Amino acid sequence: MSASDPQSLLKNLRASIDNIDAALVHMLAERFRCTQAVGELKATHGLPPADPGREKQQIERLRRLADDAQLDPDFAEKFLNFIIREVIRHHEAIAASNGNGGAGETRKNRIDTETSDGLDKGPILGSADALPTQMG
Ligand SMILES: C=C(O[C@@H]1C=C(C(=O)O)C=C[C@H]1O)C(=O)O
Repeated sequence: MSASDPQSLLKNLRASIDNIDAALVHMLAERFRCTQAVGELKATHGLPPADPGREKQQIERLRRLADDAQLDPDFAEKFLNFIIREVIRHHEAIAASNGNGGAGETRKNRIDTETSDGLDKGPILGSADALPTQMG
């Protein structure tokens, strides 16, 4: 069997795919380790689990990177949204386990929302309606 026969080529390509999949798992694990810490920070300071402004920037950036790398930007966006949804679910679970779901706790744990004109913008925590069913 030579290195250019179909079975050898397939075997070589699959070895690379396995390496890439392993790298993806390690990168995702590292990303979730960071987002877990962000979730704990947010829960401690009464910040909402999701940040749509930050997500918009990330999606715009990732779409540009995907385009440059000849990857479908729509796929890149869907992939990032899939991950972010899971992260927000974790953040909601952390907030709930910190007791940030109820109105009383919301007031106690939130960051200062009073504006310079003395008006209070009100609680900034996310809604407790969509509590997660599972923590990762
Ligand atoms: C990690 C954060 O929390 C959420 C998850 C994000 C992510 O997974 O990249 C981005 C924004 C937030 O909706 C954050 O605010 O940075």
